[in-house]
Amino acid sequence: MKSLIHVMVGVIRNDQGQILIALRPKNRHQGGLWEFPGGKVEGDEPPYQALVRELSEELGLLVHEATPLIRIPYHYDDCSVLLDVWDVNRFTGEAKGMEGQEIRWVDLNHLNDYSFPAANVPILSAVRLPTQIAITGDAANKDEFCSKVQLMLERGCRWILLRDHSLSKRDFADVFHSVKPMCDAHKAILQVNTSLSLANELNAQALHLTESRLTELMGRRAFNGQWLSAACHSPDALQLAQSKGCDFVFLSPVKATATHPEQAGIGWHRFHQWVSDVTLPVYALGGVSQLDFQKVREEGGQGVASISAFWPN
Ligand SMILES: Nc1nc2c([nH]c(=O)n2[C@@H]2O[C@H](COP(=O)(O)OP(=O)(O)OP(=O)(O)O)[C@@H](O)[C@H]2O)c(=O)[nH]1
Ligand SMILES: [Mg+2]
Repeated sequence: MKSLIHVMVGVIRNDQGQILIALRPKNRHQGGLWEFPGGKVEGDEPPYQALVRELSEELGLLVHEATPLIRIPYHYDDCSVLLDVWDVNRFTGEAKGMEGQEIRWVDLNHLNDYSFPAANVPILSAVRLPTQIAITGDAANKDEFCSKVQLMLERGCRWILLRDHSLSKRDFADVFHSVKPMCDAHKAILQVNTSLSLANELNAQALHLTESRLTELMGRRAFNGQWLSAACHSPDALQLAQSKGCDFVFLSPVKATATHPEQAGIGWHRFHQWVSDVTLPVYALGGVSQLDFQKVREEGGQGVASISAFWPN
């Protein structure tokens, strides 16, 4: 395999939540397309230092704190890059195109109006996806279920994954229609873990597939909604999810859990290795909570997904 050029890339947000992008000069690799600012690591320069240097050289910004967001190995015909993308959490200075390049602050929901290099597709997902996904648990009845969802929303959950709890199709649709307006009121995404056909019938914005449903999936276009994810438990499943066009994945179980104590966790070492071979945002699931977020990011993941960490007792 060709060696990868290590490129540090910064996702910089202003107080209004807009993201900074820059136009690549016509005469450069991928010229005429928009980019997230950054550039190549020089020699044995530490990566974080390279990020700080590039954003200072290209934008005149001083970075004070950044966290890894996603790493994307990508092979163009003429070169291979490893885009090492970081969320810039704190910076000072006013961004300017120091090399004469055009720069723009863009609303998240307008990013799609711009053309980026092909390698950037997962970055465009990663910047929109949350750090936490709250998965629904059990409840004695529908009222109690809805109250628990309401409580999760009030506690700040903005992405809720509705499990089908072996409900009939009709009951699942009924729960979905009750919970959807509650999520809308909090501008939260409601994702469903159900069949492709029911998700399309419900007009769901986001669908999560079990590994067996992923195997049956014909392709990304079969789902009409905006977000498609899959449950993965092996490197093969991760590759399958990527090749079928999923937007992100859950990798589990990272740790052994109370519900499946007999199943050993993947562990952080393998989590890191397996995640390195895919370009998709990956959520850690299984025995993880908000407390693991920093670790997840260090190991190449997007965030944490959990029932027990979010579902009210
Ligand atoms: N900075 C940046 N580079 C990207 C992005 N996406 C992407 O494929 N690349 C590729 O990553 C490589 C390195 O980027 P670069 O041209 O910014 O490198 P640099 O600032 O060090 O410039 P230089 O080579 O003139 O010193 C290029 O091949 C570029 O096409 C992106 O979003 N931002
Ligand atoms: Mg650059």
